[in-house]
Amino acid sequence: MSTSNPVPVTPETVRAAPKVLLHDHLDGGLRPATVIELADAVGYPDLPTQDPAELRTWFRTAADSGSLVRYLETFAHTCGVMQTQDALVRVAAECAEDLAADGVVYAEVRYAPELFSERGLHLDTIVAAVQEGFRQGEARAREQGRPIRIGTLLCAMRQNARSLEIAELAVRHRDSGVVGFDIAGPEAGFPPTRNLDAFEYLRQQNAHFTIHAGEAFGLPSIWEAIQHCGAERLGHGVRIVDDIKVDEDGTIHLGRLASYVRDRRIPLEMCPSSNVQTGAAPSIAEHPIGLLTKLRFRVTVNTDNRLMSGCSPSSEMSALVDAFGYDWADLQWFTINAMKSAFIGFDERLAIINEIIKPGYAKLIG
Ligand SMILES: O=c1[nH]cnc2c1ncn2[C@H]1C[C@H](O)[C@@H](CO)O1
Ligand SMILES: [Zn+2]
Repeated sequence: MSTSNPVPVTPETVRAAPKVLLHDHLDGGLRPATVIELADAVGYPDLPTQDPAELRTWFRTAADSGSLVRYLETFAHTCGVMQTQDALVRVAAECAEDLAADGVVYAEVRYAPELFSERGLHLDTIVAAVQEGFRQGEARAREQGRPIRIGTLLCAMRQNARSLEIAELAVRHRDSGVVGFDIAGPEAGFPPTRNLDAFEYLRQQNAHFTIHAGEAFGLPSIWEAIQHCGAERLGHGVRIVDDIKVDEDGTIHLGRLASYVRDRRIPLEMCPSSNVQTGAAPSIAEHPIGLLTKLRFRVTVNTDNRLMSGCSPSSEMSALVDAFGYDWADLQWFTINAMKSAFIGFDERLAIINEIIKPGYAKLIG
C-alpha cells in the first residue's frame, strides 16, 4: 500500500474517486427541497415543516432513534409524496444525478413498488416511471461529464407478504434495468423464510437477490437468508460479528457461519451511519466493518438512506478513513468488492473495474 506520490485522502478527493454503491434506497435519498415541492404538487399534508433545511435536520434527528422500527417510520413522508408517475420520474432522475455528482460510477438503487400504489398506481407503471427517471438522470449526468449506470432492485416489504408478486414484477422488468430483488422492512418477527416461494421462483428464473439480514436481528436471520433462502448478498449482515470471537491476546476465532460467509465471499452491504442510527452499531469507530475488513470478508460500503443519515457515498467512505485510517488502496478494495458483487453481467462488471475504477485509483495512488 506504499505509494510514490499519492493524492491526499480528503473529503474532496474521496468525492472525486470512482465509487460503487450496492445498497441505497430510492425513498431514503430524496432532496429535502424536492420532498417539499412534491408534497405541494401531490397534495400531501403531513410534512413536519415546509423549510428544506429544517426538514433535512428533522429526517436525520427522527431517524436517530436507536430502533429500526422507529427509523422506518420516517419513510411515511417520502413515500407519501412518491405517489404519482411524475414524482417517481423526478425522484429517480435526481437520485442518479446526486450519486453521479458524488463520484458514483455504478449504483444499485432499491425501492418497494408496493409503497407507491396508495393512490392507485399500478405496480408495472411504478417500475416503468422509476426506470424512466433513472434513464433521464443518467443522461443528465453524462452531459455534466459524470457518467453513471444505475441498476434497480425491487424490494418486497417483509410485513406485507407480497413477495412473490414483487419477485414476478422484478423478473418481468429484468430487461429494462431491474437487476435484482430484496426484502426490506422490520426484521424482528419477520424471518426471511416467510418469503420462500419468492426466493424459489427467483432461483428458477436465474434471477438475483439480496436480503436485508443481520441488522436488527442476529445470526439466525443471516443463516436463514443464506442457507434457506439462497441470498447472494447480505443487506447489512453486520451481526455476523456475533459469530466471531476475539481473545484478549488478539487471537480471532470464526464460527461456522462466519467462516462460510467469508469463504464463499458473500458480499456484505455495510451501511455504517444507518447502523449507528438504528442501534446496530455503537459508533462508526466501533463498527464491525473495521474487524470484518481486517479479516477480509467481502465488505462493501453503502449509504442505505442518504436523507435519513445525512450522508453520501463519499461521506460514508470519509468517515471510515477518519475512524480506521484507510488509504486509497483500501478504498479501491471496497469499490472493487462492490463492483465484483453487482448483479449485472460479468463482462460489464469487468469493464467497469478495468476501464474506470482501476485507472481512477491509479491516478490517486500516484
Ligand atoms: O436498513 C433498512 N432495513 C430494513 N428496511 C429498510 C432499511 N432502510 C430502508 N428500509 C425500508 C424502508 C423503505 O420504505 C423500504 C424500501 O426502500 O425499505
Ligand atoms: Zn437498507
